[in-house]
Amino acid sequence: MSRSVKLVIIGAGTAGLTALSEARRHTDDVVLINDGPYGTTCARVGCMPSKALLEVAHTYASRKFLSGAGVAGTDQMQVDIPAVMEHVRSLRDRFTAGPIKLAESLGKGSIQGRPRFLEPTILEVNGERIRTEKTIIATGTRPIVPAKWQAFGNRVLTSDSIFEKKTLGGRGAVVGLGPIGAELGQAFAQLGVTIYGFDKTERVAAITDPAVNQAMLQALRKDMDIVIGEVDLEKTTNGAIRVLADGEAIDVDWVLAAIGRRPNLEGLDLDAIGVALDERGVPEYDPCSLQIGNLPIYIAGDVSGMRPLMHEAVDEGRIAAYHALTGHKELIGRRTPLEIVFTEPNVASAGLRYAELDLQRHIVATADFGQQPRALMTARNEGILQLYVDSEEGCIVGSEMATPDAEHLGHLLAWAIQQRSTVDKLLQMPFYHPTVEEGLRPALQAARRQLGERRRQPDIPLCHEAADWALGGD
Ligand SMILES: Cc1cc2nc3c(=O)[nH]c(=O)nc-3n(C[C@H](O)[C@H](O)[C@H](O)COP(=O)(O)OP(=O)(O)OC[C@H]3O[C@@H](n4cnc5c(N)ncnc54)[C@H](O)[C@@H]3O)c2cc1C
Ligand SMILES: NC(=O)c1ccc[n+]([C@@H]2O[C@H](COP(=O)([O-])OP(=O)(O)OC[C@H]3O[C@@H](n4cnc5c(N)ncnc54)[C@H](O)[C@@H]3O)[C@@H](O)[C@H]2O)c1
Repeated sequence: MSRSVKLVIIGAGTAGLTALSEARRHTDDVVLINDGPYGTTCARVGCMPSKALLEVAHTYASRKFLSGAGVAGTDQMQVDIPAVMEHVRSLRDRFTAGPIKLAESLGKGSIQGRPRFLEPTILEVNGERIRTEKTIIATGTRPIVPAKWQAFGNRVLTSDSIFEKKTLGGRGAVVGLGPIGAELGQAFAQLGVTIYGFDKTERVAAITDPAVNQAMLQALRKDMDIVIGEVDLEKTTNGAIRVLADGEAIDVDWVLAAIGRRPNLEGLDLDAIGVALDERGVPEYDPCSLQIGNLPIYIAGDVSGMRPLMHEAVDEGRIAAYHALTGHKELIGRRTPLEIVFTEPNVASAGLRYAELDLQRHIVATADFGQQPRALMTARNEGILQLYVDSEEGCIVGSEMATPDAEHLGHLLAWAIQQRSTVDKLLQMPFYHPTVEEGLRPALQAARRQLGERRRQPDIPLCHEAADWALGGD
């Protein structure tokens, strides 16, 4: 069996499906090949079930605030973990329905199987040869589980398996406190499961700003014990798993391995396309066009390792399909980086991260949310926001924060950065009272002080005539 097509997309995840929708502007001659479950990582085992779980956990955790604010009866609330997991799965099924239906709607244009390259323009899948003008690799990533840990069977969980659990034993260890470990660890801890968090470094939730990291570590420690050290697992005589780190030994019923993800590239036979691979086994590609070398092959989404987030996978799917099918070489700009971790407080970064700053040129201004009025009203008054400003141009270049509603503050700042807003311009924007957004103002004002500016006009957008009149001009 064989066929010839214009475009093959490998992977029916977010990047693959958006590549498909972009490709359809140009052609219907596309084949989508997927190995593994349909529905996308984001909807099936990623963004969506994790946020559905966190929503329940955060809302349940707010009972402590209610009981301190005069609402009786909150101590009688009980968590039914099997029912919570069922709730998460039923929402998950709603979110996966669309992507599954889309892949099914392709008929013969959709193949389930793992393809391999025979040549840069010839793939083989399920014994069928497909000659293709262009290919997009959008195969995503999967959780890393060290070989030794696999001996513990299904008691070492990952984000791929945890949402399938009907229930969870009373004591769990979350190893790795990056975005996945911080979110899921806090969610289960807030739902009453005893969680021990482990990371080999003090850095949590992918934060690079040391002050923000300290604030977040302190917040996470309210929900779980955290041990910093390289982790080893051992069997105990009573069937528990012993987690060893930093001289501590803690026995648990299950472990969530959240120590990072690796690209799904095995079996594609990339050797056959003759391209250099990096240390993660990812082919070298042009970060603008996403083209691999000079080959008619493109790479998009998490597998590239460039920006492993859902909205970036969407953009990369579109960029890859656009370049593959138009042959245009013009550059497509990328959006301002924005990342949000949905812990409480939320963690967010927009634009440059602290680790990317040039501290000779960039200044750092802080807003502390410990006394922020709106945050105080909801007993969520913790965390800080660090604003990074270019000292020569006065524009905001980045921010990292662990604050209440950083989900929204992160968006505001990402939009301001992409618009190249200055500190002065942002201070002229309306701030409603009392809101969490007002918490940005102290950072902006501190930045202005550090810039050495003394503004003689009020922070309102004066129109020139009125300003001239007000200042005694003609
Ligand atoms: C727990 C968790 C929480 C997350 N939360 C967020 C969040 O809140 N916000 C956010 O922006 N991002 C989040 N992410 C990241 C987000 O899910 C990913 O960035 C996004 O799903 C990547 O899409 P993708 O298309 O690159 O990969 P995927 O959606 O993984 O698609 C890859 C597809 O390729 C298939 N495949 C794999 N190997 C092969 C092969 N050899 N041949 C053919 N097909 C293959 C797979 O079965 C899959 O269908 C989260 C991730 C996880 C795990
Ligand atoms: N809200 C979100 O946007 C969101 C949520 C979850 C995941 N994600 C995406 O998923 C990606 C993967 O997240 P992740 O948290 O799995 O990976 P990660 O690489 O960001 O974090 C892994 C953590 O595990 C630690 N670690 C590694 N090996 C260890 C060991 N042997 N012992 C102890 N600790 C160890 C690392 O120090 C690190 O803190 C992220 O980069 C992000 O793009 C995003």
